[in-house]
Amino acid sequence: MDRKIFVLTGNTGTGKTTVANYLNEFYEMPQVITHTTRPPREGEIDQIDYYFESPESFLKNHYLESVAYANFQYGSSYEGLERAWEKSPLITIVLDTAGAKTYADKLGDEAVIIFLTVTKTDEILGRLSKRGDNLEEMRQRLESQEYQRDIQLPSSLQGIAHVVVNDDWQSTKMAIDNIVKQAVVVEPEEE
Ligand SMILES: Nc1ncnc2c1ncn2[C@@H]1O[C@H](COP(=O)(O)OP(=O)(O)OP(=O)(O)O)[C@@H](O)[C@H]1O
Ligand SMILES: Nc1nc2c(ncn2[C@@H]2O[C@H](COP(=O)(O)O)[C@@H](O)[C@H]2O)c(=O)[nH]1
Repeated sequence: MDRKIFVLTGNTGTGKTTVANYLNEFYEMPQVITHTTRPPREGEIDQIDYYFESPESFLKNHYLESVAYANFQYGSSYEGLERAWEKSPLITIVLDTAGAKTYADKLGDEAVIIFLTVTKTDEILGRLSKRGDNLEEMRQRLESQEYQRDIQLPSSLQGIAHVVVNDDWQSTKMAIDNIVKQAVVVEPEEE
């Protein structure tokens, strides 16, 4: 089977992590763990949700790409990518749209880009609050330049990304199943 990385991208609260968890549970796709200088949210665990880094330790890794998002650093390391690919040819990663574009450019057809969005952006606030984000974090997020940028599919990803509107979870699962089916061609075994 050819290697593929399913890149979940889109705005904060649109469901990227939820879809990555679904792909992990139902398709056994490991998720690439990325690095961040953001402090852990309640319930997040180092080396499972992220490699949580200090500004100094963040600089010591070897990144395929890294970005600043809402005043913190985020980056996906070659080491993290290889660790996931050692487990399976089909893996996932959760990135902002700048990172997704870099993956599309650097990995070509190996990267399947999925842009998640919702019809009513004001629903995002409710979802983030339900997730337990604190008010100050939400305010900082929604005011960030990156949030404004990712409300719509950036032109750099048009014609590259599959767009999935995640208003209703059952429909989202069906859309994701179709994208996986389309992307994964199982070669017949040799006799
Ligand atoms: N279709 C849906 N309907 C209702 N709630 C949903 C749906 N999909 C995801 N959620 C909820 O929305 C919240 C945000 O989802 P999630 O953490 O997956 O978003 P995200 O895109 O990874 O956000 P971030 O970029 O901020 O980490 C979670 O509480 C999740 O359970
Ligand atoms: N380009 C990259 N984006 C990343 C990476 N790791 C996470 N992210 C994205 O950052 C924002 C904020 O994440 P949060 O966990 O603080 O809500 C979100 O869009 C993630 O998808 C990365 O290594 N590179």
